[in-house]
Amino acid sequence: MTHTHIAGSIHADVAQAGPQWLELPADLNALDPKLWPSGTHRDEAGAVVVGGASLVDVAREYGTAAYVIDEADFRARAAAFRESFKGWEIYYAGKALLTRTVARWVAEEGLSLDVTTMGEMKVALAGGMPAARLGFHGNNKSVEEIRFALEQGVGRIIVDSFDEIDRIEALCRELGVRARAMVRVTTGVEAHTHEYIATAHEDQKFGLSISSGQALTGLVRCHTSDVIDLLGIHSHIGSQIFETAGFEVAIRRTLKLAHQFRTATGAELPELDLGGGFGIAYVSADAPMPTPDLAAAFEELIDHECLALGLERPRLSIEPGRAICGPAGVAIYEVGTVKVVEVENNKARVYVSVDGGMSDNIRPALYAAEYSCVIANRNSDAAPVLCRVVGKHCEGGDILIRYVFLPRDIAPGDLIAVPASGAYARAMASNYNQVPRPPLLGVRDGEVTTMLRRETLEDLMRLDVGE
Ligand SMILES: Cc1ncc(COP(=O)(O)O)c(C=O)c1O
Ligand SMILES: N[C@@H](CCCC[NH3+])C(=O)O
Repeated sequence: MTHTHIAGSIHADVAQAGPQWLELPADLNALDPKLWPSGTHRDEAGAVVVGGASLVDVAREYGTAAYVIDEADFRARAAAFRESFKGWEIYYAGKALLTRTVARWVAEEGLSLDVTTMGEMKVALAGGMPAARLGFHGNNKSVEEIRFALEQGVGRIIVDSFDEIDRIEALCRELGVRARAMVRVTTGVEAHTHEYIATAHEDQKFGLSISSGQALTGLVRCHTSDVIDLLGIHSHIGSQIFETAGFEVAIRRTLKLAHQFRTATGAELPELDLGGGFGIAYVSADAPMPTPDLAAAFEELIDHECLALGLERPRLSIEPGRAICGPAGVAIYEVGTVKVVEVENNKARVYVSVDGGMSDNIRPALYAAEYSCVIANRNSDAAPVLCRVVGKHCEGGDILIRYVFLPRDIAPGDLIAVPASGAYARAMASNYNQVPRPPLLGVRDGEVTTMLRRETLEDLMRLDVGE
């Protein structure tokens, strides 16, 4: 048998069995609305259009690999949280994607912002987000970071350890200021997600554990501190979660802890933050919960538990990141090679190489995350073939999309677009293999603006100051 790719069409007996969840799309040109920014469509020539901008034009002008983010879609998702979780404070989790422009959109949509480092604080402030609307996270905040946060007057510091409480108290005394604090607790919830992004089981680095008693001790320490104003409890159980069960356990356990705190001190805790983690669709088989349904489920349980425990309903907040920026982003790559590789039982696998990979999206390599993609520059009537989309890096694990059906005539020079790429892709990008990081382009009503310009080799060489 010959396994070849001749004149733009794959002639081989190709392995067609993907995982169970992988559906064979009825139309390979179709754009599943669940995966793409709202309004994404193809123009008459077949080019994918996001936020009114043709990805063919974007690629021509800005090159590939590139990330686009649809401003209207981002804002609509932020607004959906604001409107569904009425009266709650919504902290957009900046770690998912943060630039000055993103911080401005978040501020304009009336959301607050969760930041984790000096860098994120600086970008947020530069984007016009008031310090009072920042929540400062992190399990190992440096003295410089805490000092800066206190000097700027950040809205709240989410305390993660006893060492940090010592540091905050010392800095408050030195600066003559008070700190507003939440205590991050470990609820012991085993969230249904990848091990590396579950954060509430006992054996991990974040928070003070409820079951060991450390959480209550931390709360009482902050409450009795002469320089800390204790706001309440913070819980974040993990990321890319579809089921509400884990959140429900976290709500029960944090409110029970608030009750224990009242018994111990006689004081009510005014706030409760339930963190982020709301899953999005990366492939058509994913079924995230609509934001209003999520809000209704949370509201009902919190009211029920507060009533049962005789607690005042606290002020509530959440920290969605991925659910706001993830579906608004699309990655664009150009296909460089199409290789048909013999695998087993005389079958072949089609490897489609693109001009990016694990340096701009580490998620598949790090969490075995699944994605999908389409040819973005044209329609095709060719039959489907199961492909593996890989990057250009020197790693066998540099796989962007492990299984996806693409048209058999996929060929070098085609563009592919990967939906649901707004969160934790460009934000986690590296320079592995000395590859400059791709640009982040805002699209709105057909206008394209550069939010992060493409990194250049000169940028990289500037850091290399050795002889
Ligand atoms: C404390 C905290 N809040 C919020 C988030 C945002 O999570 P997501 O992007 O899954 O909503 C994270 C990341 O998982 C986090 O660590
Ligand atoms: N970076 C992770 C999520 C963890 C985020 C922050 N706590 C992801 O890409 O899924």
